[in-house]
Amino acid sequence: MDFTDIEARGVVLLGCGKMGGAMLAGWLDRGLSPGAVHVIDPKPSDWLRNTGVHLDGGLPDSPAITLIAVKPQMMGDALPALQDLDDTLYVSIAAGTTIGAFEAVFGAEARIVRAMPNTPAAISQGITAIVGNDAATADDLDLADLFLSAVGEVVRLNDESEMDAVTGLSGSGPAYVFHMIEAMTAAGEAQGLAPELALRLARATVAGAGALAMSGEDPEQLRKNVTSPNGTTQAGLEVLMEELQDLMARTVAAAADRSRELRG
Ligand SMILES: NC(=O)C1=CN([C@@H]2O[C@H](COP(=O)(O)OP(=O)(O)OC[C@H]3O[C@@H](n4cnc5c(N)ncnc54)[C@H](OP(=O)(O)O)[C@@H]3O)[C@@H](O)[C@H]2O)C=CC1
Ligand SMILES: O=C(O)[C@@H]1CCC=N1
Repeated sequence: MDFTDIEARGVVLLGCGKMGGAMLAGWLDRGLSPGAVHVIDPKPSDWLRNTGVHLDGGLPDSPAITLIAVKPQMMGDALPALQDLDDTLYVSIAAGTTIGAFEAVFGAEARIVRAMPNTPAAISQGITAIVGNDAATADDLDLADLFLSAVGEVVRLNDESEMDAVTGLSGSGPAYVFHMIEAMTAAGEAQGLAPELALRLARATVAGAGALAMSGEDPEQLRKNVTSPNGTTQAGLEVLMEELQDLMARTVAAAADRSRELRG
């Protein structure tokens, strides 16, 4: 991607924890200069200090993008650090915190994009959903799209109300998959495999199946390709399919409900 305008005007990152750090890692990996990035974080990690980004508190007057990556509960303490910025595109990745909440702080004329990424952004394999406020122009959405697509796919939402479901599905989703690896590993161990071997098999299976799923083939067909009539997979799926659909529906609903609660 072409970071020219972003390099020239700079980027401010408010909060550099797990998600902000994952995205920053992706951008630096894709060629963004550390010197263009200004991070505000009370306790910078050793990794962050070693990146060479600005940590001195001095901010550009009109950064191209100001990414807000603090916890929703920390917003009140954190946002005042941005009060002197002018002519910037605010991009918030905070779960639950609405565009309206940011307009109340920055003004309705402020250009705001609400985004929901996920941690595979750290290896440029994330997916981020975005939606802008009324003040955000088509160019602003294109800029946010361009910047975020450096760390994975970007999808545009028709309405902010979709963001809670997105958060419950793809924002939180990597954790469900990692837990699936944990569960498959434990199940392999229960069948007598050594822990390291079970983990290796489970991790590679999920990664390989994920990569195959990205080929574009229908997941149902991919499942059928593994399932020999009256074979081992059929026996396994008869157990899994009885529970998983309902379990996943309840899982995503609980996460989406929590996102709604975080609106306050
Ligand atoms: N983790 C994920 O997978 C995803 C997270 N998000 C969203 O990203 C945001 C951050 O989440 P996550 O990275 O997991 O949380 P973290 O706690 O890991 O990161 C938040 C960072 O902000 C710092 N911070 C706290 N107070 C301030 C302040 N006043 N000014 C600047 N920085 C501050 C924290 O420092 P300290 O630790 O010292 O308090 C921490 O480094 C949340 O809003 C979350 O909803 C969105 C999608 C996915
Ligand atoms: O757990 C959370 O609240 C954040 C939002 C999506 C993923 N992590």
